[in-house]
Amino acid sequence: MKFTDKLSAAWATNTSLLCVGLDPDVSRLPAHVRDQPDAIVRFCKGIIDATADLACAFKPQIAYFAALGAEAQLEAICAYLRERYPHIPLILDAKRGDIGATAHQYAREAYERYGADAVTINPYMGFDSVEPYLAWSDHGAIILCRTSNPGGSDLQFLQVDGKPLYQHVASLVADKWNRHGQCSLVVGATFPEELAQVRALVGDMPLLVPGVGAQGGDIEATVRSGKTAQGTGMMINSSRAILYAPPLAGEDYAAAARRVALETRDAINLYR
Ligand SMILES: O=C(O)c1cc(=O)[nH]c(=O)n1[C@@H]1O[C@H](COP(=O)(O)O)[C@@H](O)[C@H]1O
Repeated sequence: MKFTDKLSAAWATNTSLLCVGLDPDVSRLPAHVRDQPDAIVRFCKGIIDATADLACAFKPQIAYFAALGAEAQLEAICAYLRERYPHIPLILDAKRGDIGATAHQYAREAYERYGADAVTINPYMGFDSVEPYLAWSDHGAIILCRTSNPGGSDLQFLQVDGKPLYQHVASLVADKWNRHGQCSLVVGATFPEELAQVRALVGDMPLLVPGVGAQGGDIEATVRSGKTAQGTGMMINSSRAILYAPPLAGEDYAAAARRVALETRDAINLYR
């Protein structure tokens, strides 16, 4: 199934625009999990099982695995997601960007090794660095546009021909690069005004919107700025606020994650 169709189905099935980010920082795992040999897999499976009916996508961040040489654990988690929750899109967050020949290998890594439905891509090197991903026409190419971090303004906000660079990226992707209808853009929840600008430029294109939760993005402003006329169009990501939600009395980490994911999903739905 095409990434965009799978995403549309997941928005509807789970009544959710929430993307649950899987950023497993071993130093923050509960002690009883951290001591296990397969700690990262256990922890992530616990989060996935607790939130799968609340999420429109899962997004593992590759750095948390690669830094530890734990790619086998990422493979196991991706296999688990594909087997148990095949209806929920799996986004590999890798923010790749390189010359075409190398990009082809990164695309194989994301779509074949990890079996991801979509991957995040840095557009800084231009179209030939993105084109290899588009050859997998059923898969999603999620391109950085207006990132959530403060330093995103250093380059993305530079005025080029009378408008900020991120708007050029949005138009370029929407008008030229999105040949097979598989492209999405990343726009941070920390910049709702720019999110509205991007939405106006790209029609109903899906947007990956990180920055609610730990980065403090405002949910109401995010949804009002980024939703489509159908009240969808976004994968609003939260990672740390869900993964490391402090358990209340009687809760384990997975129950705490579920509680925060439910609150976040429902808060998003209030403004759709
Ligand atoms: O591509 C991303 O996912 C991404 C883009 C961006 O502009 N900002 C951003 O925070 N992210 C990722 O989204 C996640 C945000 O995590 P939390 O701040 O813990 O919710 C991390 O995995 C980031 O790498």
